[in-house]
Amino acid sequence: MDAVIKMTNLRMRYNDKADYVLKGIDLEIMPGQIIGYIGPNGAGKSTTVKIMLGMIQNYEGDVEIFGENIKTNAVMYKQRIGYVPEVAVIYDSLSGYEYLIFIGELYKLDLKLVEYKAKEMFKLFGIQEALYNRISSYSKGMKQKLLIISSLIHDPDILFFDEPISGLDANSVMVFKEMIKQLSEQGKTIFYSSHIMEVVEKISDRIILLNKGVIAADGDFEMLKEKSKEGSLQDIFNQLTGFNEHEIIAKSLVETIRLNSIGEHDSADTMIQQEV
Ligand SMILES: Nc1ncnc2c1ncn2[C@@H]1O[C@H](COP(=O)(O)OP(=O)(O)OP(=O)(O)O)[C@@H](O)[C@H]1O
Repeated sequence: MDAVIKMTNLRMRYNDKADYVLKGIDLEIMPGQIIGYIGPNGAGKSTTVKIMLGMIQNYEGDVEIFGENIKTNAVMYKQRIGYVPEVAVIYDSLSGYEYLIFIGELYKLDLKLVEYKAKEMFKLFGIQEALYNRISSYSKGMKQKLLIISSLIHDPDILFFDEPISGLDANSVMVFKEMIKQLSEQGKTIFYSSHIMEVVEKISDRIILLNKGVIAADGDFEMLKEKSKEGSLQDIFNQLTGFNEHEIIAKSLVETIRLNSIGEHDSADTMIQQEV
């Protein structure tokens, strides 16, 4: 089977003087894989995804999607991908329905089919009453559901999800997880970036850990577990990124929050000195 995404020595820096934020990524992703793409803040996850989406062009190395270099085939492949960004710009003055029709027009879809899918998917996500309301009136979870629906309405072959379940209630999370499992069984490839390790551990059949612009681990959860001799994905994550200071950092944060004046830590000493 051919890789659906292939990166070869992918390197990226945001300007000529800056350090590389991606330092030579080599990856092959097969159709139907659910990739849990994880790593600390600033590791380079969004940069990689933005390159694959064609939002960043000045990278070094090669990226092939559906067997074609995205630099030479810059338009066609985008019809076959869907994206839920971490922070979305969404047109608040439109209704959910108008927004989905707008997306349908962008993708040149049959608008009758878009209308049907919009109604059905709103119903299945339990927000049918909001379809014709302005997006500005939606709750956070309702907006997130709209983003998920809009990323899927054109039945894409690759999905990029960045914290897709943020704001979803527990039942909707279950529906979402089951939906992506079934989509992957039908050959769809899912690239799932999240900091919620329990979810990544459960849904991914391959976990890629990026740290400081390089791949620090790549394998299924069982393999990562053997490699690191640790328990949960969170433990493995901490070990592979060399992080074991959460207690001491939290303690310092609490001390800082509770300060009433600068130098309060030394106040006892100061008082003793004043008395003498
Ligand atoms: N537009 C930009 N201009 C300059 N530097 C940037 C830009 N976007 C990202 N960076 C830098 O690139 C590095 C990687 O950022 P990126 O957003 O890819 O990380 P990430 O792994 O997605 O992090 P997070 O988990 O916080 O979303 C960071 O050091 C960041 O400061």
